[in-house]
Amino acid sequence: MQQKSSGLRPVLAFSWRQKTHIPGNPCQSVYAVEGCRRLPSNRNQVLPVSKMSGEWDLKILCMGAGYVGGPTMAVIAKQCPKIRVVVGDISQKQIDAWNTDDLPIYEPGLLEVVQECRHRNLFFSTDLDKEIDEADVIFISVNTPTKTKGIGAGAAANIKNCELCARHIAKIAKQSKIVVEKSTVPVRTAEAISRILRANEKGFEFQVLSNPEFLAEGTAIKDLMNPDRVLIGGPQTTEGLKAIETLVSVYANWVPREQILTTNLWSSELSKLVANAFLAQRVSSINSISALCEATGADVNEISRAVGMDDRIGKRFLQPSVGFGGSCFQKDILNLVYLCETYGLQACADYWRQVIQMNDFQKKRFSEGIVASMFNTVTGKKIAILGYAFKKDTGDVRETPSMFVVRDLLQENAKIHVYDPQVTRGDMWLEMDYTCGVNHDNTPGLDEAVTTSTDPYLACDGAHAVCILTEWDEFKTLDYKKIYDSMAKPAFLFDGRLLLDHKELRKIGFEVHAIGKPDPIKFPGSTI
Ligand SMILES: NC(=O)c1ccc[n+]([C@@H]2O[C@H](COP(=O)([O-])OP(=O)(O)OC[C@H]3O[C@@H](n4cnc5c(N)ncnc54)[C@H](O)[C@@H]3O)[C@@H](O)[C@H]2O)c1
Ligand SMILES: O=c1ccn([C@@H]2O[C@H](COP(=O)(O)OP(=O)(O)O[C@H]3O[C@H](CO)[C@@H](O)[C@H](O)[C@H]3O)[C@@H](O)[C@H]2O)c(=O)[nH]1
Repeated sequence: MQQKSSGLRPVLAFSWRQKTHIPGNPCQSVYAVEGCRRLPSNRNQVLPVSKMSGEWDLKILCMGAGYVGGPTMAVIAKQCPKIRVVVGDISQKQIDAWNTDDLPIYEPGLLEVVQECRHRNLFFSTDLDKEIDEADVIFISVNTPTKTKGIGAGAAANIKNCELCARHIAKIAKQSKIVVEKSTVPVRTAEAISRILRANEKGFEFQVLSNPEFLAEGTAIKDLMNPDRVLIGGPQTTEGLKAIETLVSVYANWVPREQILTTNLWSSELSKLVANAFLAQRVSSINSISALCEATGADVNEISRAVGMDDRIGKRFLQPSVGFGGSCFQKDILNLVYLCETYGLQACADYWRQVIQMNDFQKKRFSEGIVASMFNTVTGKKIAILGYAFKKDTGDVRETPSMFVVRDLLQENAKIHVYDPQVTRGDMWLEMDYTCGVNHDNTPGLDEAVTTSTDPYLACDGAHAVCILTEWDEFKTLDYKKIYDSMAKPAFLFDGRLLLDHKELRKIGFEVHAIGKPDPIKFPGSTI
């Protein structure tokens, strides 16, 4: 069992071909292939040409060695052996971990890619001054969390770390560079970055591009190797278009050209927020229907299937759950909400905020359902939580729905036992403190009230209820008869992910409650 910590919260504490010309779009053009090296055929470009003739085709620095910077750069290094890729960070702890096989994040397939490229053309460093000086292209991939105080608190994205990176680049750079926003940012952040860089120019030019990342945690390597699309926005000036071409040429090493979209800066920045808002909206939509299913006797899985088979709607992101979590959906929708408000579009802001409100309703509904089902009290009862990460195949706990369920149950004086194959107790507490404000100072006895187990059977032993809150594959194959036998009776099972076979569980003797699944006693005709 691997235990991984992103170190995220402590980090926050001390701080994110042949020539073809496509008419009408001068950036969709012109590559000369030289092995892996595809150079814009126009040599009069933004990049320092000297770098092209050296040992490397290009030198890339990524500022920010987190969930995005690490995997993204590892895949660029893998796919472009003639590009030197350095991932830099202000956190020594984070960089030290990247330089071992005990990587700071858990992501299937990542270690293999890092091992293949590390010390070949992939390097991890805290020497940002040196690397800024040497790089041709600098990605900014730092955290941009929701502001917690000041103007826009609770909605606006804090781009402080992006600004710090821009200032750092401006201070160190001695020649032209392309600066790429990889972080998710409010629209027109590129303007702020450009102005900071321009204000410090010493006779050379910076080009600022937007290249938002669409990877999902748990499938990052797969997503990066085969992206649906790569989006690059940039200034529609001659120099800007050349910079776009340079970045396109990097991705064109493995991404089909027609999947590399080029747009203006503001469309690129906004598309990222819109993509996440649409995805989260689907989850909130199906979760709202899950509540209606429980009330009416309809089965949410059957609804998802029936609705998703319409090609116009599509099958994905219709999986009902205890609610969406993760570092992106809520933050990015709030970012969108704040933008709408800033531009006086209150109706648009209200529309998108509803996606988050529905998510809050779903999380709350789940914990209230637990208490109601267990005779309206969980005081002193042991409740086993299987899964704490915000989704499977990651150890990330940012905004995880499990945390909100645990917080609610703690308020009801339950005894919590958590098992998750990737989440550390330390990360659990850091996130609980950061997001819910629950810590040892304001909750005496917290440590005694929450136990973390390294064995799921131990977590369930003697429990009154088991809650499935992350869809880890290993939970499908646990011995539920053994679990049932070890539990207090009646033994409750709350499935927040619709992961298990509820008929089988009922045969064993469990009283099962599941999202969007009507109670078979209340609705005897149901198919569940
Ligand atoms: N996590 C995801 O799945 C995901 C996917 C797409 C986009 N994004 C966006 O990408 C950005 C990064 O997200 P993340 O999850 O990788 O964050 P993260 O917290 O995992 O990593 C950010 C890293 O940036 C470092 N950092 C902060 N300030 C710095 C500075 N001035 N110089 C150098 N390093 C600095 C931090 O130490 C940290 O290691 C965010 O804007 C996020 O919204 C995230
Ligand atoms: O049908 C679904 C799909 C997802 N979820 C939940 O939604 C959350 C987000 O899941 P997912 O989108 O798979 O993971 P993220 O890593 O947060 O990725 C999202 O956020 C990233 C950061 O911006 C984007 O890059 C990705 O494209 C976008 O999918 C998780 O809690 C999931 O369990 C559901 O409940 N039901």
